[in-house]
Amino acid sequence: MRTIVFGSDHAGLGLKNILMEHLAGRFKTIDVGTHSLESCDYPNIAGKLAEEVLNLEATGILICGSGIGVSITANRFEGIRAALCANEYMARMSRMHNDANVLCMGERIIGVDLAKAIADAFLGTEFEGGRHQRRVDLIDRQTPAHKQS
Ligand SMILES: O=C(CO)[C@H](O)[C@H](O)[C@H](O)COP(=O)(O)O
Repeated sequence: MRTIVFGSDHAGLGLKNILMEHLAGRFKTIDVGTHSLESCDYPNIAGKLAEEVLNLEATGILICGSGIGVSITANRFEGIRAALCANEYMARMSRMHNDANVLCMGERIIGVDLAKAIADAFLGTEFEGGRHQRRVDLIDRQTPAHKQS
């Protein structure tokens, strides 16, 4: 059974719990936190999720208030392609063209039914490969000019 790793800060906890329930049965689910509404720092959760996704070769779903903080953090990890999605089209494209392995959403941005539809679209769409594989490979080969010797 495919493994989905979930993570959220306090601002995404409610939606994370709803999505875990929505996907339970269809997927093996792992929750890296947070587990309470007490204020916490999203980089710690996003970092933990990124490590787990890479170790398990799994798919991740990250939720914070806007989805922005967790996506910025997760994308610092080589091998993570985190996509912040606010509609089903973005979710499908992030899989078909970008082979995204982490879906990010904002609980303060989208409603529950839309979030479920986005998660279903993301998890149900395959990477197209071909020219998109070349571009995904190029992502990993990027070196900022200030780091080139
Ligand atoms: O990173 C974010 C904003 O880009 C997330 O939405 C966080 O969840 C948000 O910043 C948390 O805000 P709070 O006022 O501490 O609840």
